[in-house]
Amino acid sequence: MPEPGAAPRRSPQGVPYSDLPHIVNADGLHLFCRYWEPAGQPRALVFIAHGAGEHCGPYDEMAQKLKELSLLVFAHDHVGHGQSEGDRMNIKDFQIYIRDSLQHIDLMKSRHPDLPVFIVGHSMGGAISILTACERPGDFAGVVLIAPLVQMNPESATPFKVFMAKLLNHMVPSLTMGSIESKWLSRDKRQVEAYDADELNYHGGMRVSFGMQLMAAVERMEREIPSISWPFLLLHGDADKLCDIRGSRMMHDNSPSTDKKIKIYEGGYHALHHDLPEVAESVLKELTTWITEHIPATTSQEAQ
Ligand SMILES: O=C1N[C@]2(CO1)C[C@H](C(=O)N1CCC(COc3ccc(F)cc3Cl)CC1)C2
Repeated sequence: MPEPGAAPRRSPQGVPYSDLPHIVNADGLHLFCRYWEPAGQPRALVFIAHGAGEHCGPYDEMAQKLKELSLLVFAHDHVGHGQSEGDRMNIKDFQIYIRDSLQHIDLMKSRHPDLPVFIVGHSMGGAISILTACERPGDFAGVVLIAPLVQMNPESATPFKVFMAKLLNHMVPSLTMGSIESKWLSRDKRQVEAYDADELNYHGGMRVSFGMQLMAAVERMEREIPSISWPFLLLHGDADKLCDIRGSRMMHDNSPSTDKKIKIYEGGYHALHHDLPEVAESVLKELTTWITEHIPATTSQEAQ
């Protein structure tokens, strides 16, 4: 409980967290949450992990579709993102994103102990999803990855740039590198404009220290992939300039999972769920179909 008479904790936008759905993470930071709860009995839980610099609001359309299928969808803005507390798009340890995701997942599992749990992750949220599932390999019925960050783009992360980033991280970790180029997010100009206009997105430069955390996450995934045995669906555009498709191909080819699928969208840009309408529609269809096909039959159904 807050100290009596203490000023209420407010979101970066100035809204008291007492007026917002939120959880408080292990470091005492307030994370803004969204929930999409079906009217009737939910069939499964779906956690959505957003990417770097964005927030969970743009996943509303996807979550509504899943809610219509009687799935209970939940998400939060990661530390330093959107309406959550924390230094904008910065983290001292990538593991914090995974720890907070597991905290939220465990909270929802305690409320619905008999439901299967899925994760849907995009880009950096894909890396969070992969490493979260790796920490609890038996806990998830499936993981859907939309253009996940698995490997760095070799054009943007040349050995020289990686060396310089590591050097600069020791000297000026708060130095900013380039920002995320929104033109590579989608071929749909309206989606790019919406991203650029969204004040809950972080439009500043990426700190060297944050880039180092992303690189550390990439190195962790490289070590984990040979032991991934849980079911997953990979969706990736082959014109993605932000997260190289080779990472998804490597994960699909090198994980021992016997239930894995990769779908490549020719010409697809990074944010496939916000790419051209026909692509976005296909992505929604693919992920909703895959999730519903991966909901275990309930004992009552098995009894029939
Ligand atoms: O719709 C969406 N998608 C979003 C935004 O809005 C894209 C963004 C997202 O998560 N990434 C795109 C950028 C990428 C940069 O990667 C690095 C940069 C420096 C470095 F040193 C090492 C790495 Cl790995 C990380 C993943 C989420």
